[in-house]
Amino acid sequence: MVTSATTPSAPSTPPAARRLMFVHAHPDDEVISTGIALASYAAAPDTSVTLVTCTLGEEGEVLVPELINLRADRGDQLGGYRIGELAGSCAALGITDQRFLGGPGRWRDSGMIGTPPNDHPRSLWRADLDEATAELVRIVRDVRPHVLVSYDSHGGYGHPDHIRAHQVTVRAFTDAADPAFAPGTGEPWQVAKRYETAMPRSRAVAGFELFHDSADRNNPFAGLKSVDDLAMRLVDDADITAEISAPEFFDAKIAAMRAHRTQMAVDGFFFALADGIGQRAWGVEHFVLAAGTRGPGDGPDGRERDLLAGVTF
Ligand SMILES: CC(=O)N[C@H]1[C@@H](O[C@@H]2[C@H](O)[C@H](O)[C@@H](O)[C@H](O)[C@H]2O)O[C@H](CO)[C@@H](O)[C@@H]1O
Ligand SMILES: [Zn+2]
Repeated sequence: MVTSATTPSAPSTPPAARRLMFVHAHPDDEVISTGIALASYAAAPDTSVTLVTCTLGEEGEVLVPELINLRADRGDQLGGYRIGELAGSCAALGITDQRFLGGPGRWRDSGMIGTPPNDHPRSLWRADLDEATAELVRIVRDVRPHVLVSYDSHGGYGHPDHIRAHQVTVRAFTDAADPAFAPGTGEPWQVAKRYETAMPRSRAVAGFELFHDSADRNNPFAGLKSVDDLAMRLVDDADITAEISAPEFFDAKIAAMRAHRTQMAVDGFFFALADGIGQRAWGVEHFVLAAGTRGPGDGPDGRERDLLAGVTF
């Protein structure tokens, strides 16, 4: 007699007890401002990390000569190529849950502020905020993160997609918990804490003093008279809430940066390991708590050393 052999349904993996979600504008942003945090939380026990990327980075530059025809003003294939670069970055950082807002290609890279791609019909800059928020709420309600991380209201350095990513994240923090918002996108969920990535003024000053005279082609301070000439918004050190330092993931961060080879040239003095400048510069990341309750901190600055500090699970 043949009994129906039913394969026991594979036990679904219970969600990790501690869940974080990072919302970034383009492929490469994830590693630049949060690579250490992503890698360290991805490796932490019973902790999951979800990376949401809002565009494919179609309007980016192409630093690799043999790939120049991918550029938007030529073959316009850079977005698809950067999906692969992002996969390499995620592999290096240990991220296994990466999603595109609204699915790959839903919203297009808007280009730098004031440039024609801002007006592309699918640009993130022109996106309907309710629609984009509903797509992020859908992911938040699926993942149910305790912590949400994105940029400040200036988008870090004023890029329209970064500003939009900030706006959508601020809305999703509140709207994901509102049962009246976007019904059908999952059960309401209240995220406990929202952070914004931050560049402490003291670190910009230190980098400027060390590096501004360098002839290195990657010199981010070339031609500047002071750090206040940087496009990036600098945060007073006293206003920094959290510092994530995990130098053991420095190599993973550099490997992830190298994955974005159309966007970043990871070489030269600034990344030199010998004198530790690169390690000091890229091995620590800073955040400002923008919503939720600040957790316990330590050290002379009283900063949180864990974005999940104080969260009740
Ligand atoms: C880190 C980041 O947000 N990169 C964006 C940015 O790239 C800049 C842009 O290509 C600019 O023209 C260059 O001069 C600058 O060096 C780049 O950092 O904007 C791109 C277009 O929107 C975007 O694709 C890229 O990811
Ligand atoms: Zn970006």
